[in-house]
Amino acid sequence: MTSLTALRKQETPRHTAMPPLPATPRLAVDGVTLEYRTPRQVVKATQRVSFDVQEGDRFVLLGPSGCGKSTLLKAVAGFLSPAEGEIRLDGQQVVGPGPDRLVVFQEFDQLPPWKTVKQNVMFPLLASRTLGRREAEHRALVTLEKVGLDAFADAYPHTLSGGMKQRVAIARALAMQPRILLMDEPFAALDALTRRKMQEELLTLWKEVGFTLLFVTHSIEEAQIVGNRVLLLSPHPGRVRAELGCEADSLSNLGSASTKSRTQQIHQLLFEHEGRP
Ligand SMILES: Nc1ncnc2c1ncn2[C@@H]1O[C@H](COP(=O)(O)OP(=O)(O)OP(=O)(O)O)[C@@H](O)[C@H]1O
Repeated sequence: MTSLTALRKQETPRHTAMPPLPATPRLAVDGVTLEYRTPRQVVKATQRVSFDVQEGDRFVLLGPSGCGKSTLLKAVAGFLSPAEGEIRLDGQQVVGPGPDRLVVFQEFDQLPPWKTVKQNVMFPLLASRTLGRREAEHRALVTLEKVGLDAFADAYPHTLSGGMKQRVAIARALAMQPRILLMDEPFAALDALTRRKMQEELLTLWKEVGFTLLFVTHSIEEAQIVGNRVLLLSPHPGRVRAELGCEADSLSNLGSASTKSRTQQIHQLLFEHEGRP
């Protein structure tokens, strides 16, 4: 029989105990294989990919072109059903698109220029019949205040800076009160300086507002800057190579030895199986 003393010895000391993870993650991707079926062939985009995203995570999918990152995001958004495995949001199986998962696309040029900032934020609320006009207007103004753009509610997108447009695009998604925000290479087409500014903006907004983010990129540096957790995927078809914590690799730490060594580690994990030097 196990003695009380022996049991006590097995207990984790209080001061080193980790906070328990919530029983149900915000997003669970469980053994997911994704395929495209064309009349001539079946293209396997991912193979048995599993990961969990907790509330408040900035979770990044990182991998080479064609490894299935965008396809995974589409599946989480509900536009594609797994050939194998399951995707769950707060424990509920994802079976189609929904306002609880919104995708923010590249460059934020999705803002119709003929609508004011407020009208842009109201649009999905009205189009999805989530709210009536008065409530939608109220929700839009509250959300714009949260992202620091209430003074620009009646401005048109072309009068805003790139960073402000990003805030509007995110505000538009946040106004729908999504359970997770999905971003697919949002900064890929931008020049290096603008891209850095946008990454800063995104992190500032995350700190100010707090949301759960699933972010796709093929830039190692961007993954380290944006993510607190990074999932590395193998080349086509995407399989999980590793998951890393990158909370310490903030913008202010970019040149540090620890960040450089993690970059090196990611590089090796991504490419070590390709016979590269
Ligand atoms: N509509 C489609 N029909 C058939 N195959 C597709 C389709 N869309 C993507 N694929 C294939 O699925 C695989 C994964 O594509 P996906 O776009 O998800 O990769 P990715 O990692 O996001 O790449 P990138 O970083 O270049 O955007 C690729 O081999 C691609 O050719």
